[in-house]
Amino acid sequence: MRNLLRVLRLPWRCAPVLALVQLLATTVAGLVPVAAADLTAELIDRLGTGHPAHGALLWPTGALITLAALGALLQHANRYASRELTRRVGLHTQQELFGAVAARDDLATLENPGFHNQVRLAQQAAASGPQQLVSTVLSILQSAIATIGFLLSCAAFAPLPTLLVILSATPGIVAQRRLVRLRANATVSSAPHLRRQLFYVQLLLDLRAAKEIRLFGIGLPLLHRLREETDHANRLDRTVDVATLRTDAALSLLTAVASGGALGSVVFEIAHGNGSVGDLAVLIAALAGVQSGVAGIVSQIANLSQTLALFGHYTSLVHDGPHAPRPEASSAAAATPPADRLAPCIRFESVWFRYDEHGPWILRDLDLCLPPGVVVGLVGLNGAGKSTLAKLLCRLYEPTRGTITWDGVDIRTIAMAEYRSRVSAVFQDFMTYDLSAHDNIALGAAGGDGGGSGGGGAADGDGGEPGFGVTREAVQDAAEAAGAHEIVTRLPVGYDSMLSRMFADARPSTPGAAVPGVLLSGGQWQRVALARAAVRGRARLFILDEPAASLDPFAEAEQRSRMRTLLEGKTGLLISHRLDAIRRAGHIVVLREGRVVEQGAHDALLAADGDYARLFRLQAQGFGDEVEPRVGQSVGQGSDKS
Ligand SMILES: Nc1ncnc2c1ncn2[C@@H]1O[C@H](COP(=O)(O)OP(=O)(O)OP(=O)(O)O)[C@@H](O)[C@H]1O
Repeated sequence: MRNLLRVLRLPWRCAPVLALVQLLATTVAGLVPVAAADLTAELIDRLGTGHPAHGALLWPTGALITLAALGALLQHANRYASRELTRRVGLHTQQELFGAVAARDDLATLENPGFHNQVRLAQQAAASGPQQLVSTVLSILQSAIATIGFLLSCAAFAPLPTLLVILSATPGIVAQRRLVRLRANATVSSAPHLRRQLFYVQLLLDLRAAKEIRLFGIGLPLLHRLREETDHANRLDRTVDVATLRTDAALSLLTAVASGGALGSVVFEIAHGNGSVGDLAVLIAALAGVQSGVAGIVSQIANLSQTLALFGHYTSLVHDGPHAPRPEASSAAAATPPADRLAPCIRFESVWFRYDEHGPWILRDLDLCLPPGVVVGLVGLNGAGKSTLAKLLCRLYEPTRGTITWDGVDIRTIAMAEYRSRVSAVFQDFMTYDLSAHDNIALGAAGGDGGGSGGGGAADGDGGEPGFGVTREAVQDAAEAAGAHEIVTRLPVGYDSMLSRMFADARPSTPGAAVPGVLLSGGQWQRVALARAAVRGRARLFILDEPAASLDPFAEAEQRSRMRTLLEGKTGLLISHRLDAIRRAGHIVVLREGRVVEQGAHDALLAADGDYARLFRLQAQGFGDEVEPRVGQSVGQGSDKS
């Protein structure tokens, strides 16, 4: 009932005038057939009197024509109001639904398949559900008005046949309830298959996947899997359709028998002089009206329960379910964020972490300090937990045990938006957005205060384009700091160039002409990603996860000096397998199976001859470098040799 009220409120909130038009049109449309039946009976009776005066026929005929015209007009008005309401309510629910999805701060929810199934069902419900529900409620109202009108017309003349017709609808109520349950279960069961289906469709269209799909000939197997998923969803749907067909056929048979009996008894009564021919006409119409009205109400109520059940997934996701966005758990304590110092001190204190409660521990009793103003280099073998540690620092997950502090304050107690505005990152799997070069960089400032690397203006000021709250100047500064400015200026329309082959964008400077998009190389994208991190004006902690993985040696050397400027005085975490880059970090931490096994300066670690020294030696040998640090070797010697 609460869901129903929520849904019915939606049209009133989104477009009250249209909602009123629809309500009025539906009410009048319910009355039109009743009035038309009465007028027809009146006309038949007047015609039956022999030679009626023209005047006596004029008004019922005129009224019938007016009613027909009114009925048609209302139908058109109703259709327009309904379509417009669908658009407006659809926009509202879309914003609410994806607002709720975007409001989830963590990644754990997004890694839950149940959450995705629910989003899929909620999307299905939000697309047309509210308007469908409103239409159903209005149809019930319309059928109820017409049925009551017809009931009044025939109950006095033929109470028993009327009762028979009403009773014949009772089995329908039970059968429809069963069908609703079946349909609701099938909808839930087919959600994972429909999601998979969408996944294969997107994969077949994906430009990044296109290379492997073509080279490895994956197209046909993918198509086969797409078919399997569709078949599976169709099978579930078909089962319900078959059950519906059987039930509806049986009910129709029952109804035909009941209305045949009712009609027979009415004809019998009138044949024995209990009523006029006009009465017969109105009774036949009224009985048919009651029968179809009651059947209509039963099936509409079934539709209502079905749509309502589906809409429950929407309200549960947006308002009150386990996946609904929760107010920040620590918002009460968030009143005292640490001072916004240029370089914070970050500490991991006995941090344990695993991705799910049955999974393996990824970080184990980890103690680690990122000192203020120091860039810490983090190394370790594949799967050691480096990126996981970075994700914890971004609060994409919470430690399972232990705490992470920012200048002594548990980061969980800092308001999320405030915290994240102070952190910037280039992830190992950074995003490439099918947007303009400007947008690709400006996005970095969207959730913070903007302002750029140089702390410029935050608004869409002069020279800036609308969106993402950062000026073109700040974007350019960040691009220069990341070594992306020259790349972008060489593009067809500079910062306005669309970095995509999937979308083209018409710029104001070239009205009407769509400028084809361009694709960047891996290394060029990496610099754009670094610029996106650099534009985050209030960031005090920089996390760089393999920021040079795609750069050529010249670009890497250039980036190193640029990053020194960018990170100056800030706290940083540099994750890399390129130990040549790591060795320059102020402090190096070695992670093995989620534990810190070594830390210190490059020279000291080489001298210690542990994991780091072995990794470094191995990498240096790859270049034919004869580095052989020995245990006990002095720090100075180690440094010189390597
Ligand atoms: N979202 C996730 N859900 C479940 N397990 C995950 C997830 N992300 C990473 N893991 C697991 O956590 C472990 C550590 O992964 P992580 O990416 O932190 O390693 P890494 O040290 O960064 O490795 P690499 O050097 O290969 O980038 C891996 O065993 C990985 O399978």
